[in-house]
Amino acid sequence: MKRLTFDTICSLVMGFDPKYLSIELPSLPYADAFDVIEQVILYRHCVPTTVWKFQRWVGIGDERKMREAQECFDGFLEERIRVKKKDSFEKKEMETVVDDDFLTMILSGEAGIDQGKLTDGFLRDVMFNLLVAGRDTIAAALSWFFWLVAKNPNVEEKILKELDQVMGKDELNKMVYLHGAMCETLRLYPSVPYEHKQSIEPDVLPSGHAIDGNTRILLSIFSMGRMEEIWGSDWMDFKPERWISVGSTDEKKMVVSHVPAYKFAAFMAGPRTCLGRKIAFVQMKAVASCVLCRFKFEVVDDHPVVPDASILMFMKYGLKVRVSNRA
Ligand code: HEM
Repeated sequence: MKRLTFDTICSLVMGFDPKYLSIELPSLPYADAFDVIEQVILYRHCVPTTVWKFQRWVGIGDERKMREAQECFDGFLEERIRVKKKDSFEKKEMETVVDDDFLTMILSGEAGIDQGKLTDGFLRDVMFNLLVAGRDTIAAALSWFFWLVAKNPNVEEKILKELDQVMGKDELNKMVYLHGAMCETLRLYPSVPYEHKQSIEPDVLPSGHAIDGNTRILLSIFSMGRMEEIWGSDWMDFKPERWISVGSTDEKKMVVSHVPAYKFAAFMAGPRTCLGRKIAFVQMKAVASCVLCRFKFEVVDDHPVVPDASILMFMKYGLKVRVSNRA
């Protein structure tokens, strides 16, 4: 799954397909480096700041691995930026179609970012941020989705029925039940299971609690998705119907219900809400519909499926399935 989402996010962000999912499953040093960087970011959340900063200063332990991985990944990004700048310039000169990835949009001014800010370092950091935000979140959500669907044949049947009915024009928007199944997956297994925020000055929270400046607050999105007072007594059920209601103009038409972001916090809420939410649904629905139409998954008996303790909600032992062609 990580190979697939590495290819899709690189294509979306930089217009470059690393072909990490090609049939020979290549080993790419910059993709390995990306994994190392993410692991060390997690490590920095687990040890006191003074410890990892000291390790970074001396150049030992995980921080040494981080420096090497960062050099490798920065090199990859800098090369992609250089190639893209050259390509965009040549295409503009020849008045040919310019690509529609994020990097091209930023370089062409379409993204509305002040052109004076576009140093190579700025571009590299923006690219890195988008790659981190968009790769593992989708990979983790899809793994849980396929597991939940395999464990709930009644849901699988309804998704297949919907796919059969809506395949054709504007199909992703019409996949209301599949959308509900994705939301339900993220309610039970949010890719970002908890959020860490820190106040910069004394404040009063909406709950009425007064907090000092510099207070750290951990918000468990995972727990919020499983609270009876928020989701009702059937909170433990995988129930896409929870997200669907009848249309206001046409009673026969089912639509995705509006659920406030402060209730369903998988993408967070407020000014720093996820910027990739719509892209994430398009990608997840496209992958799920293509795969489910063609293949059936059976979870291998006795394979433990449990969440890993991490900043991202991965499966600790991965997902083992038996795959068969749908007749
Ligand atoms: C299932 C998929 C995804 C989930 C569950 C998810 C979740 C989140 C969450 C919880 C945050 C808030 C982080 C914080 O406040 O610290 C966030 C921020 C963000 N996400 Fe996503 N995300 C997903 C996919 C994506 C994709 C595909 C992209 C881009 C291609 C993306 C781009 C971003 C960006 C740029 C931010 C930072 C927004 C800001 O700080 O202003 N996300 N995401």
